[in-house]
Amino acid sequence: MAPQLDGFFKQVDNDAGHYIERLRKAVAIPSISAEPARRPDVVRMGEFLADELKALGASVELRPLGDQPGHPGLELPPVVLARYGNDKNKRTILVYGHYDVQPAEKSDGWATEPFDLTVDDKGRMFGRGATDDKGPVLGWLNAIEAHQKAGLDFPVNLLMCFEGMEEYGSEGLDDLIVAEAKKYFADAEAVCISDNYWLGTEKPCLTYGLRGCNYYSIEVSGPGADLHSGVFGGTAQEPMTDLTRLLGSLVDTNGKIQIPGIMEQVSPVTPEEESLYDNISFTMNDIHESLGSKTTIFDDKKSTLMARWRFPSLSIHGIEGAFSAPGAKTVIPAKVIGKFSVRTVPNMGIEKTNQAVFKYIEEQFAKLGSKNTMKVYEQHSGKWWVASPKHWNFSAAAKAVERVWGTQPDFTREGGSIPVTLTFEQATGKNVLLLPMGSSTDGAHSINEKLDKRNYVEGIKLLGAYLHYVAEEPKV
Ligand SMILES: C[C@H](N)C(=O)N[C@@H](Cc1c[nH]cn1)C(=O)O
Ligand SMILES: [Zn+2]
Ligand SMILES: [Zn+2]
Repeated sequence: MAPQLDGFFKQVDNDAGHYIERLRKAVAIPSISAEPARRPDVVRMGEFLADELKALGASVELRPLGDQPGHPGLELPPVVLARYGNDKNKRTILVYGHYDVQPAEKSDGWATEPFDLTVDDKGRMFGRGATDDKGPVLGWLNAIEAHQKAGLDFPVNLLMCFEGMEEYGSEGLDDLIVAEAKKYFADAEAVCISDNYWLGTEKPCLTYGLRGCNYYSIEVSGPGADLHSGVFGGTAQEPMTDLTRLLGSLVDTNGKIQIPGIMEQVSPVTPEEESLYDNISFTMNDIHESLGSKTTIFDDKKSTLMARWRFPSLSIHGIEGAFSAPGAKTVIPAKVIGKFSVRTVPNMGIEKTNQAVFKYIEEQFAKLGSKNTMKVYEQHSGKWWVASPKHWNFSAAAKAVERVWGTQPDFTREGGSIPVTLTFEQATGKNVLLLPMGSSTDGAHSINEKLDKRNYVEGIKLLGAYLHYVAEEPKV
């Protein structure tokens, strides 16, 4: 089956160094979507991708999305839409990925410069975006190029949609997907997204579910300017005191969300679901390795996987305006903004969750009896998604995993979020598959994010092999 794969694999092995150089160029562009000052870099990254795709012979469009909501005059980065191949006798597959990244500063604790791809003697390629999601996005381009260089026919028509705002809730993309579902994406017969991670370091997986994410800010202000704590301490009501008490009321040490109206929305565990967890190749050692410590809430595999995949969680991310430098500054910050998010699961609603969060925080603030001013609002949100893996899209991917990695994949859900996944499914009416490239120790969103050279090179083979097996799936 898929007789051309040996030639394709050989070409990928030959050109591994070239693919790493392509990733190096991409990582060097600090395309941080959360920082408005970096917007020109995000745009430059979109243009870099468009140029690379054009050089490969794809037809490419850079679609503007207008201004970012709440930021008049700040344009959203363009969506890169591309098509490679237009043969009516071939299947058409739509792939999605993102070219923006999370913020990163060397001073956060990186061992190397985050935007300078650094390959160590174990083949670990360190750099912001290496695994999330520049490596996988370039994987599709590398697969096209390898076919060209090996003189092989590309097995499918490939539609591509690469965005630059995924790490900020994919603002603006839902509307484009809906508008293009019956136009640019009309031929798509299935969707594939490579933007998540294996559960461990050795066993590949195919993913059929994601949690959603509602992201919030709590703003507390009082004094007209930052104050001297010797002069004003004990006389002024301090915004930071109020904010930390509010943040401290949201969740307990064991992750139990304290907000009424959240857990009540969660769909009950069915006996069928209970039996799924035993067969997943995952141990507490895997999570201890990727966590870098043994500080897990649960001590068993099933509770840990359930907490990650099918229950909501609440995480506190940071405080804007607070003193955070080393040393000891005796300041009373005048205005502080706490950031937290709730990962959502079936059957939680975005609006219902917002209302529960707002009500609870307003009640908690009223209880403080503070004269300060408090505002709580949603920054962005993304929906959860759970699909059926019983589809030819998943069967083709499973064959590709077996061919490339010599083992059968696990079928997993993911604790992270990819906001447009459900939109692709609903707008196109097609099956969506998540086909990860990176492993559990990659440290996406963390310091020292990396992608192993092995996962990158075999991952390029995996994406290409998936397209070959898709082409062999009978049309029903
Ligand atoms: C799983 C994916 N690679 C990812 O990292 N997604 C982000 C998306 C996001 C950011 N804000 C809200 N959603 C994530 O899960 O944090
Ligand atoms: Zn991602
Ligand atoms: Zn991410």
